[in-house]
Amino acid sequence: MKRIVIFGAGGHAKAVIDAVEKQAEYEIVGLLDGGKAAGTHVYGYEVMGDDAWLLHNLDSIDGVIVAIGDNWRRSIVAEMIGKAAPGLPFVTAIHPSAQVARGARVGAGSVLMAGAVLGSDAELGEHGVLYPGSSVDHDSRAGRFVSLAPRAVTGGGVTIGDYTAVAIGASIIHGVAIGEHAVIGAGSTVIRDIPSYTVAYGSPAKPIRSREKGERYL
Ligand SMILES: CC(=O)SCCNC(=O)CCNC(=O)[C@H](O)C(C)(C)COP(=O)(O)OP(=O)(O)OC[C@H]1O[C@@H](n2cnc3c(N)ncnc32)[C@H](O)[C@@H]1OP(=O)(O)O
Repeated sequence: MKRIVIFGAGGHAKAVIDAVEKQAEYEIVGLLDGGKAAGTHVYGYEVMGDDAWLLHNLDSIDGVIVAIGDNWRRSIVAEMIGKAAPGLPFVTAIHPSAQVARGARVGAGSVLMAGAVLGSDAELGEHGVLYPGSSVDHDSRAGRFVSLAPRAVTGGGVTIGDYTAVAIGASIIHGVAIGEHAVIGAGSTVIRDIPSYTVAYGSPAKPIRSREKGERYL
């Protein structure tokens, strides 16, 4: 079994651990998190250190997955790892109850949690997260570092730009395009295109305000 480390040791990491364990393709060697004391444990996995551990132990692992819920923060860590350890693969975690349809593509480093669906010929870019029960339907394109929170769903042919977060329970009708770095608020119904760098919510969802790259939304 391939040996991986999980970067992150918070609540999101616990959900990623669940998907990795049930997928049963990788052995989790341990966790890395600069914000937690080395030696503490999450579900029996030791927090071994931070990125310095990774650089000193590259020979002993086969892959890594970044388990940080915030899309922008996940991207910063993924890019740091990509530069420091260019050959180290980012692996995907796909819970056995998730569904990946014919022709669908899951980008490296992405996670599909319990009951998530990636529809026919749909695409989830690198380091995306489909939370439990979320769905990206046929022919849709979700970019890099995109997340769909629990029960967030799209119709077919939807486009979601890089770093955009679709919050819990939001619905996006078929054919809509959402830009980059946008946040679609909890419970929204999106029926028209939403520009990049915009927080939008409501039913129907309307742009409420602009947002900066990396602004917190969780
Ligand atoms: C496993 C997991 O936990 S995954 C993560 C799950 N959590 C989520 O997905 C939630 C993500 N967050 C959201 O969706 C939030 O609604 C955001 C980020 C879009 C908006 O948050 P903020 O900008 O902080 O809005 P704030 O809380 O200040 O509210 C401002 C106003 O907008 C309203 N509002 C905020 N969000 C929404 C929404 N989704 N729908 C309708 N109205 C909303 C508030 O009621 C408030 O109205 P008021 O001024 O009349 O009182």
